[in-house]
Amino acid sequence: MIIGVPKEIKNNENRVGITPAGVTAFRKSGHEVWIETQAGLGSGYTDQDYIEAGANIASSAKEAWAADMVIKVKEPLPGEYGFFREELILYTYLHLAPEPELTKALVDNKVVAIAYETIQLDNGALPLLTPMSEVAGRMSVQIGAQFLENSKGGKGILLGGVPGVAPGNVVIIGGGIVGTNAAKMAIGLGANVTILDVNIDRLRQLEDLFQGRVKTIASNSYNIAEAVKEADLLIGAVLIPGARAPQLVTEEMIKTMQPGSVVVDVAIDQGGSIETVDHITTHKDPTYEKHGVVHYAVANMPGAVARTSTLALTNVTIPYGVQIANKGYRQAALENKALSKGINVVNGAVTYKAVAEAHGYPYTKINDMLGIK
Ligand SMILES: NC(=O)C1=CN([C@@H]2O[C@H](COP(=O)(O)OP(=O)(O)OC[C@H]3O[C@@H](n4cnc5c(N)ncnc54)[C@H](O)[C@@H]3O)[C@@H](O)[C@H]2O)C=CC1
Ligand SMILES: CC(=O)C(=O)O
Repeated sequence: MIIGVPKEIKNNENRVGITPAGVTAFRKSGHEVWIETQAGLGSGYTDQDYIEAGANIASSAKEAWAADMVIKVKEPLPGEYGFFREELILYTYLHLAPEPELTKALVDNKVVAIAYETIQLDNGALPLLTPMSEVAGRMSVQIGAQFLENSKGGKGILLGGVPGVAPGNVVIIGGGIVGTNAAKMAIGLGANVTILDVNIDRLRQLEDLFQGRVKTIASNSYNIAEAVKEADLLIGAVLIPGARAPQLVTEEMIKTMQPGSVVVDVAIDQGGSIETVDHITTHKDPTYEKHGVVHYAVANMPGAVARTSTLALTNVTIPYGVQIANKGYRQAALENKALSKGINVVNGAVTYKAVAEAHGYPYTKINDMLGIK
């Protein structure tokens, strides 16, 4: 199979879909890899590094997109929709629930769209989302701490406090991978940490994990309102796999926060969980202010620490990618149930229920498309 890897074009997206080690893995199985020139530079890989691993350098995006399977990091932007065509395998983050136009372009062009974020193991884990959630969770506190500084529009709070001065309050809604990693960082800084989740078993695990260093609260609108009022840094970290994020924090709740407090809505890639987060921000222009509160809503946070993120991401994406290349997507999905859950669109049908529901498409079971009874 011919594998194509275009350069990412989202604002300050420095990650790349393959490393030289990934090229070696595909080459060992007899596949050809074409990577767009300079695609790896933001992650510290030169064209020469890829050539030495056995890749060919594509001189344009068009050349990279001409492959049988395109491996990317972020969802395609409108400028890339023109490369879609029937039977093209697109293997990347897609986040289709909040993206009606991208969904339509994939359906209309009969692309085989495999989303990293919905590949799911039987135990519910999302192995291709986890490493980026680890990165974004850790970053959310680092970023929040920075925007709490006066010069960045914040209220001038040091999250850890100092002897004689109380620490700041970090409130995290969603105690999954992002939430847990945010809590680790916030605890490390010495902040007061509160985590809310609807899954009480998860809260039990967190209480054990953090040995009393976090306050765990059941997530409901009353408890969220009470916690938000006290938050210096509020982190949105909820997920219902594949679906648009539930909006849990209302504008009225945000109005109760003190001026100069900070909101980091990590769940923005699934549409956001906070009512006042009404648009996606970029690494170039990451925040805006509403009701005196600093809002940060960058949908590709790990792109700012691209070396770490590219390595962490490709560690998990390449093994599935090699299965797809070796067997073809149908056979690979037949043999690997987790992978079959990643197929969101195939042959003009929407095969992920939450995406079909989000945009009013009929839902076709992936098993029907694969011919499994
Ligand atoms: N902005 C960015 O650059 C990035 C964003 N993300 C996003 O962060 C979000 C969280 O991802 P993960 O932590 O990996 O998901 P996860 O599935 O590990 O955790 C989500 C948690 O939300 C909880 N939850 C669901 N409904 C809730 C509610 N009503 N109230 C409170 N908690 C609720 C679940 O029980 C679960 O514990 C996802 O949207 C993911 O795509 C991940 C990486 C980068
Ligand atoms: C999860 C995701 O969309 C990202 O890492 O950018």
